[in-house]
Amino acid sequence: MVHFQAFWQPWQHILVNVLYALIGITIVFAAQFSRSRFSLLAALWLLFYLSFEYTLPWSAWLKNHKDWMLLTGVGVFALFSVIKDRGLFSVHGPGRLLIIAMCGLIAHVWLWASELIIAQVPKTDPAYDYVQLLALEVPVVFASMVLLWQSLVKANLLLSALLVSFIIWCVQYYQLIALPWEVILTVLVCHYLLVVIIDSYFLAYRDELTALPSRRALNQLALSLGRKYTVAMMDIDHFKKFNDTYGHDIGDQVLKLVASKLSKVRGGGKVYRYGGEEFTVVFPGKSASHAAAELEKLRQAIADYKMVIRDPNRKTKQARNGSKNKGMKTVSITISIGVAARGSKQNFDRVLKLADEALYRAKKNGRNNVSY
Ligand SMILES: Nc1nc2c(ncn2[C@@H]2O[C@H](COP(=O)(O)OP(=O)(O)OP(=O)(O)O)[C@@H](O)[C@H]2O)c(=O)[nH]1
Repeated sequence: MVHFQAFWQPWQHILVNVLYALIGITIVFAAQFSRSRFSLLAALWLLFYLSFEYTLPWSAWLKNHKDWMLLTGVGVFALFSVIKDRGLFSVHGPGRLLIIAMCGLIAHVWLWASELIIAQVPKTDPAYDYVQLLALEVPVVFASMVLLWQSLVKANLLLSALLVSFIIWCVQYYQLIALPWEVILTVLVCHYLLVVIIDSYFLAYRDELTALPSRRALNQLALSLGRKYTVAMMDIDHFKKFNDTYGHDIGDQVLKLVASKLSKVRGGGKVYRYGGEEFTVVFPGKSASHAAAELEKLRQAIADYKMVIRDPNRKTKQARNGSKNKGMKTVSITISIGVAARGSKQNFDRVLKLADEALYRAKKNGRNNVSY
């Protein structure tokens, strides 16, 4: 550990400048991309670093209250894993600052109360060692469970960055590693920046509901297509009626289901959510007949699937609780598909339009079919 310290010493002054620059960039960048939690975390890390590097009015107090700092930190990480990102410069901004202040206050009250409880237990009592854990270990374990649970449920990069920050915060408190804060914070802030960049990329190029590539990604693909390709436009049949009957949430479930079935396309097809209940599949380098065979399999797979949903006509709560399948019903979903292969001198927009016209014919032909 001492070896690490000595190794980093000559680099420290350069790292400090890099760190300030990185924190500044992260604060602005994360705020710009509505990732306010990372703006706030970067700002908190800066405040923390400056408090120990310089003699600020509260520096001495902080040095004598490391337990309070640990608890406030774990509280902030745990709460940030639960709340959503909201605009920093909106009405939610002050709310986020209030949450941080609340963590500090709760940490203070917790430490005070646990001290009182611990004082009640005599040192000779066999429970004494366990009661000692109340002050720090119990809230730290609780916060780690919240973070782990959120990471498992939400499974996204932002949560992983929060989890890493939390682990480093605890590991440093218990002095399990002895790297200088400049090194740790540089790595952490780089991690935040990377997460915000990757997340923004997915936000721009992935459809949030279905997780399929979005229309913007389709436009990107169009730029790299060669002379030969086939495009299919597809649309869920009678989707408006479906939404009206079962509600928008079930409609969203249908969109996800159709997206997951479409994403299994073979034959080199690439699937995109075009918008609403429309999807596009592009087959680079493939003919219409090759694509049609794969599309027919998709159409059939979706038509054959029986989706179990809540029956909107279910009556009482008792009826719902009566049996497992009461209040449930199965429905079938169908899609119509229009296919067009690129002809000579046609650009992507033209081929897309032809596929859309073919889709219109598929609808006119009674839906649930593939038309050219
Ligand atoms: N649940 C949900 N509904 C959506 C979404 N995007 C679009 N819709 C709905 O999709 C429906 C599209 O309906 P229409 O374009 O009239 O077509 P349709 O009912 O599918 O009829 P046909 O295409 O003629 O078979 C509208 O009711 C939209 O509100 C979405 O993201 N989620």
